[in-house]
Amino acid sequence: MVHVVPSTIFPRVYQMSAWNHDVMRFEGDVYELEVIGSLPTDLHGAFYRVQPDHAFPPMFGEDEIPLNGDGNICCFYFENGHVDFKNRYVRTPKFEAERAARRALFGRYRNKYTDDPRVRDVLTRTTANTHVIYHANKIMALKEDAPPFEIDASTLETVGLVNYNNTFHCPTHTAHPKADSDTGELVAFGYEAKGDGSPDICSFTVDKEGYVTEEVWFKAPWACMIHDFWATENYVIFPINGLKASVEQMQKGGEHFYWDENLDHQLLGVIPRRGAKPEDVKWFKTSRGCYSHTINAYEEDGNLVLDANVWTDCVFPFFPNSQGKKFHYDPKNIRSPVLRYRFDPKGSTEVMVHPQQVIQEGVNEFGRVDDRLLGKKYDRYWILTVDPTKQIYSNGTAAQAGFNTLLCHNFKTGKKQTYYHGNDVTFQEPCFVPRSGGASPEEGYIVILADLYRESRSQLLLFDAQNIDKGPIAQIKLPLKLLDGLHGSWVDGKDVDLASKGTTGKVDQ
Ligand SMILES: C=Cc1ccc(O)c(OC)c1
Ligand SMILES: [Fe+2]
Repeated sequence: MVHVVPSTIFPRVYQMSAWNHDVMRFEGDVYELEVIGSLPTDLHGAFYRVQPDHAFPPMFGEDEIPLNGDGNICCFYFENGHVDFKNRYVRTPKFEAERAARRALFGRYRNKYTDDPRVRDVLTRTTANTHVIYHANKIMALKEDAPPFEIDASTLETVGLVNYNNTFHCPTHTAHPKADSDTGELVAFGYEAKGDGSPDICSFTVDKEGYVTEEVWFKAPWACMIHDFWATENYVIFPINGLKASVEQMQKGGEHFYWDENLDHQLLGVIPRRGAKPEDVKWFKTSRGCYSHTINAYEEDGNLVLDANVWTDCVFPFFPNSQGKKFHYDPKNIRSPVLRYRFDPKGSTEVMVHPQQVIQEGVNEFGRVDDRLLGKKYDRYWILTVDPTKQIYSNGTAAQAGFNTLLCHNFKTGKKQTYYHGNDVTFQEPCFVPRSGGASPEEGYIVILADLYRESRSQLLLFDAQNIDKGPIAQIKLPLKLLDGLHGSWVDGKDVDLASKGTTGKVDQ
């Protein structure tokens, strides 16, 4: 008798963009990428980024959500005008167990109740799929449901879970920690910090040597997705939205989060960055919407200034609303203007905090700054925006145009620059690259991955950060397509060396 195994076929999972309709699952190296234009020879370092990329057909087929793909990291290493490329999956316990079984063993996004019983005892079920950062001699792959995974900077091999020299006590860790360029500290937090559905937040600081030095635990008014936050010199600020965690829903085999469409406000939780006690937290009310990513924050004249794009409805339509309905609104109607809040953290929480200013109308996401200015007054941010007047190559509607435009806003001059590459191109998150040799803040480059739909291939574009409207100064060709990822970081060459564990995969000189 012939023994038949089910064939490996991927379902058409709902994706935020058509670019991601097919999985890639690629691992490999490409040495000496082709470059159109010219690369500045003083550029020495690497651009790391991560994409969720399901390694196996998901257990729940078409009902799977894009946030649950396995973390697949790539690195573009720049030295002396050359670029080399590497791409590897993070070896999470989930990835290893599923590889061994040649099938999915873990169920829904952040829902352990849907896992195969044989993986009940794994250390973590995280996918490590959201961000890659550098801190204290380590490259770390992050997802907000677990501690970071350390990755070898040169080989992209997975080193193991990070515990900050045994000083880390929180089971979860944001994918968006904020580095303080003055102190070398990493300001971070974990939410659902006492288990799935718990409203507990652990706000903590890691010093420049990689030890947790500050830690305070407190409770939010409800448990929700706190995907990003702000940190200034003296404060940490948590955006609380209506994407609520529900253990009941999880236990029924459903999603981790639901969207509370009846909630008529959001909250900003403010707590001192140093020496805070749980009772120090203050909750300020803000208007209806859905917080996702922040851009930057600083203190000015005793006020907090908080910048972020804020969605007008649930940012992730694949999470059900309180009636269990998914895709509960018309995507054509959603916007995410860039807002600026300005308020006194010592002020009353009785009055609602309204945005002081709408900085940018429309649909905007993935705003980044020169990371050395995180928490400090800054002049420029770079963000993706949708130009709905541009039709897309595949005959799509304006609503499907995607992030076809890169925008840079200079607050000091009030000027905005934009760059549009063509009707078959969408962009991924921009990343600022400092120029070496004592250049001032915001002097440098922007790297941005372009999705070339017509060629089904990716291209890394490099801009002069202050003149993006002049177009890319170099275009680095990839012979393959990278899925729409989330976040990435530029890491200076000497830090790449510090975060490499030995074997070097770099170009021999
Ligand atoms: C806002 C993005 C976002 C939020 C939560 C996630 O688990 C995630 O995984 C890729 C991404
Ligand atoms: Fe994010």
